[in-house]
Amino acid sequence: MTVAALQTRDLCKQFGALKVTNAVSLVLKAGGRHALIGPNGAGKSTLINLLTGVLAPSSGSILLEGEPIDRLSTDQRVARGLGRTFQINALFPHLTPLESIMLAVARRRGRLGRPLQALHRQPDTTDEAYELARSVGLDRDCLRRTAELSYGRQRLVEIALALAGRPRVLLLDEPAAGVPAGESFELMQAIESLPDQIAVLFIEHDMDLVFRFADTITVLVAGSVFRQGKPGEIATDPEVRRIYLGDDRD
Ligand SMILES: Nc1ncnc2c1ncn2[C@@H]1O[C@H](COP(=O)(O)OP(=O)(O)OP(=O)(O)O)[C@@H](O)[C@H]1O
Repeated sequence: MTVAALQTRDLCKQFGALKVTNAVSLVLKAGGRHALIGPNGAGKSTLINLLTGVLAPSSGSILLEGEPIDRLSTDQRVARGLGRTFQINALFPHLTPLESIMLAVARRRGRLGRPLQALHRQPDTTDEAYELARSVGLDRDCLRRTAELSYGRQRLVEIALALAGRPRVLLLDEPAAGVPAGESFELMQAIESLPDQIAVLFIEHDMDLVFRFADTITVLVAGSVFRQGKPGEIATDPEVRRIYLGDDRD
């Protein structure tokens, strides 16, 4: 049996008396494209924060490729292969995507602190950065200022930055939030076509994108896993439709 890329066992988080994550046991398969959905306040962001180490669980465990990571810091988890993007756009607007990605590559290699000009003279850094940009479809925007790019393409830069850490698991917190409909499809296509060696867990509110791009869906309700299954199973589950999607959805 193949080891899960990422797994939680009975993961719990309480803020005072409020149980925000309630015995969540979730399995992200190797190479999976797994969506985490649920109504506002269901605990999706909290779960991502527990996985990345921003929050400490009240109880339960988290395994990355079979190894417990609960006691590791956020940076240690990144070094073990757990990458993430954030809901908030935190890019350097004056740099080009290539330069930002070069900095991320340099950071992974322990070369952070060198001036950009020095990185430009390192073919291994520039080549890797260009290849990462190309892998998410940013090749033609590589040398423009990031501020000039559309919002959807800026989100692609964020994904490329996360990829620079060579993650085997990528956590995406609402990758398409705020991205116009015309661009969100392209964005999700780039995520879908990431190499199979990278498993992706993403939070997304847009159900069209979820059902188009996820191979597995976990429905979180009030901090607990309400259902987990393939898109077809989730779409036709009467309870999910009643509680989350609304009865009248096609
Ligand atoms: N630091 C905190 N202290 C107290 N309560 C918190 C804290 N962080 C989150 N919560 C509460 O936990 C619950 C889950 O919040 P969370 O942001 O994880 O939900 P979500 O599913 O991501 O929601 P949304 O879809 O609106 O982003 C909410 O009731 C929220 O108010």
